[in-house]
Amino acid sequence: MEEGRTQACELENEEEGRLLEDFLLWAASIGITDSPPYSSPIGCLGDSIHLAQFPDAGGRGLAASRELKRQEIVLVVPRSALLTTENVLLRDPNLASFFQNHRRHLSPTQLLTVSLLFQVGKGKDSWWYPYLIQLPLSYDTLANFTQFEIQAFQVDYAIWIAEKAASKARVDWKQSLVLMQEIQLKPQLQTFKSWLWASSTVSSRALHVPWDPAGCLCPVGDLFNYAAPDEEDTEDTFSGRLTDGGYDEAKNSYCFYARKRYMKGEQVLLCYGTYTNLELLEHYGFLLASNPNEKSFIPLDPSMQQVSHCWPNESLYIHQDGTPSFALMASLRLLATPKSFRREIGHLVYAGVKVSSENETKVVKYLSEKCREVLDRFPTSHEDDRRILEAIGKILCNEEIEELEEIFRQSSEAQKAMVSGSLKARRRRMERWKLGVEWRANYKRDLVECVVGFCNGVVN
Ligand SMILES: C[S@@+](CC[C@H](N)C(=O)[O-])C[C@H]1O[C@@H](n2cnc3c(N)ncnc32)[C@H](O)[C@@H]1O
Repeated sequence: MEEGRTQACELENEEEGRLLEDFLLWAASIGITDSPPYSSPIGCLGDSIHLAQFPDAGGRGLAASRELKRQEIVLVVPRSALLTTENVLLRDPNLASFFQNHRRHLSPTQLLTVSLLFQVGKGKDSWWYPYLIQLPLSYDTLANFTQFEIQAFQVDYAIWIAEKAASKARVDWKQSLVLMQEIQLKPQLQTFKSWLWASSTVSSRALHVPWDPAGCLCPVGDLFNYAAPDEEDTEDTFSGRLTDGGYDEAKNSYCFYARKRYMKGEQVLLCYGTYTNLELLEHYGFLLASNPNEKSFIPLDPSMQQVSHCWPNESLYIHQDGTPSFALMASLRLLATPKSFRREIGHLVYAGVKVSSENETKVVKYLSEKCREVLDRFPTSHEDDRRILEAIGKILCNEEIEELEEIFRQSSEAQKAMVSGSLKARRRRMERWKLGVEWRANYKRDLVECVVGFCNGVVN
């Protein structure tokens, strides 16, 4: 049985390797190149970057083939290669009138999703076939989570966002059905399952272009995995200089640059934007163990509204290291001040300065009590979640689902993850469940840090 499984995996890998080889040859033939201005004769990569596996940082990705200098151009993808609604309609002009009739009530993203499904329906006749055939078969973006997987988040606002993502996908699909019927998509491509695949492809792979808010699917360019922006990137954004990727009108191409100096073999990463972990999960189906842009929100008392009106709710959160955001701290300092003195001490609060030791003690007490209240309400503790993650990790790594199922028999949550379906289906469910548990464990870690780290530090 073990031997059979290994052989099947090898065959799968061989097949995948062949598809990727064909894809890179096709990419070179249409002018995609990592050695501008010349196109390599044996595939589009190898001079600056090459395909590689990064099991702990995005799986399939792109590695530096040599030392790369910061801001060096590493990949060029001509506009004609991009899978955009515009290019799909250029290649199939008979679709244009159908699309035109729906432009007012379908979003650009819905139109791009239908364009992608249309190309899939063409099979080998699609100009983008070598690109389409190597796309992932399934995704872990929030819209793909089942009710069971959504419950793994435990935190109300995360559950709400995940449920909203799932229901939005369904609404988008229903709205697009008429267009899909009009262009005579094959029935299996009109299903919600196909829609989820196509809309997840667009959500997790589309890159920004100036002429279409839906963006573009960029062959080869969408193989870059993600790194969060750092401070240097912010400086560059202000100066208006390209940092690691963007559409270049002058070159009529999507261009990618090394955002920093890379050593040979290192993974070359792209910043898709500034995202919290929940946003990364929603749009891309992964999260970062250490995310400098993470925000943990806790339910605050209605009385906070009297003082927090200067700051939007999204600015009242706890950072990954347990420190409250500037706005949360300022609101709490105001709240801890008697109403009649609030105007008088306003200048201190807005400057981010302590009002008094007594005020600071009240703030810390309030915050640590709130965090404890939230933590106490969860059915599992941060330590429980760590243990669950360790066990899920073992299962996914060792491919020993059957043997390790026993570990979970006592937990009703875990039992549901294992109940039915093929090994592959259970594995996917496990992977999504793991993402939910990982997210909630990080959330609890931030609140625990706030209680033990920030709060103790301020009081002492
Ligand atoms: C634009 S694609 C990047 C290429 C992708 N790895 C592939 O094999 O096609 C974006 C997807 O890659 C994965 N990914 C990207 N960056 C990641 C990271 N830092 N950690 C984990 N997964 C990542 C996620 O599945 C995401 O939806």
